[in-house]
Amino acid sequence: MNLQALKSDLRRRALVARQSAHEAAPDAGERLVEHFPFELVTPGSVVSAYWPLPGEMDPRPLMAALEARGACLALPVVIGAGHPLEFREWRSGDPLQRRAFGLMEPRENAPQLVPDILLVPLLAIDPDGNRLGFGKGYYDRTLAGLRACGAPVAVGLAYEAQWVAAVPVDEFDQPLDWVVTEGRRVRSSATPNPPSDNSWSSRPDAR
Ligand SMILES: Nc1nc2c(c(=O)[nH]1)N(C=O)[C@@H](CNc1ccc(C(=O)N[C@@H](CCC(=O)O)C(=O)O)cc1)CN2
Ligand SMILES: Nc1ncnc2c1ncn2[C@@H]1O[C@H](COP(=O)(O)OP(=O)(O)OP(=O)(O)O)[C@@H](O)[C@H]1O
Repeated sequence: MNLQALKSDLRRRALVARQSAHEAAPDAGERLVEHFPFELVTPGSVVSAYWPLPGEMDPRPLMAALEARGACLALPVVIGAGHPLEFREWRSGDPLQRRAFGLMEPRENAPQLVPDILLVPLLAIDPDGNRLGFGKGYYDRTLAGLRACGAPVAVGLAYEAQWVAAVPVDEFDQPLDWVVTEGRRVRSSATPNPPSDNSWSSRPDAR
């Protein structure tokens, strides 16, 4: 099987696993707040989130906690196939516009922001930080662009049920720096100041 076929096959299975995890624990997003590495955030940090599609880990409780700590929130805007995502400011209570596929985006005149930290939705994640997404490469393009001129922190949000042994990767795939689930946080060895054992590791949840 070629790489794209491997990815499509895993995508199908990962959607089913994510959907059952979501149905079993629709409020699991509230647990993310217990595990998120808030030490990454300072007042004024720009944090991009996402408005959840059905079955996705719900980042909204975490968004509220981040806003309360002085972070500026932004949500992704799809410009078009082959383009990186843009991010526009969104404050709690601001209106959203419904787009194709049920995507909810900030209004067009909301200021464009460049995220310091990205909360990234995903279908499957592996122990090396490799992420399987929707299959359009939007986050891969976006992270590649941001990483070319800075050091954004990419934090995947997922159910524990979304871990797989290995996500098939191509040359464009951008690994995540952290993954936060309803049960723990996991940090990638590729980020600065890696854990001493130099591997992905669960860390104590001291805040
Ligand atoms: N909540 C949430 N927001 C998000 C994402 C996400 O995964 N979750 N994205 C993560 O990337 C971006 C949007 N991703 C998209 C992914 C696919 C299609 C899309 O065109 N889907 C069609 C396929 C059409 C085709 O194949 O030609 C479809 O599903 O029918 C659009 C946007 C930004 N916002
Ligand atoms: N920076 C890039 N430049 C050109 N093509 C890219 C780039 N990033 C990704 N692609 C292409 O986009 C397509 C979709 O990528 P992939 O299957 O890895 O998506 P994904 O990571 O699962 O989805 P997403 O990032 O949208 O959530 C692939 O054909 C990939 O090669």
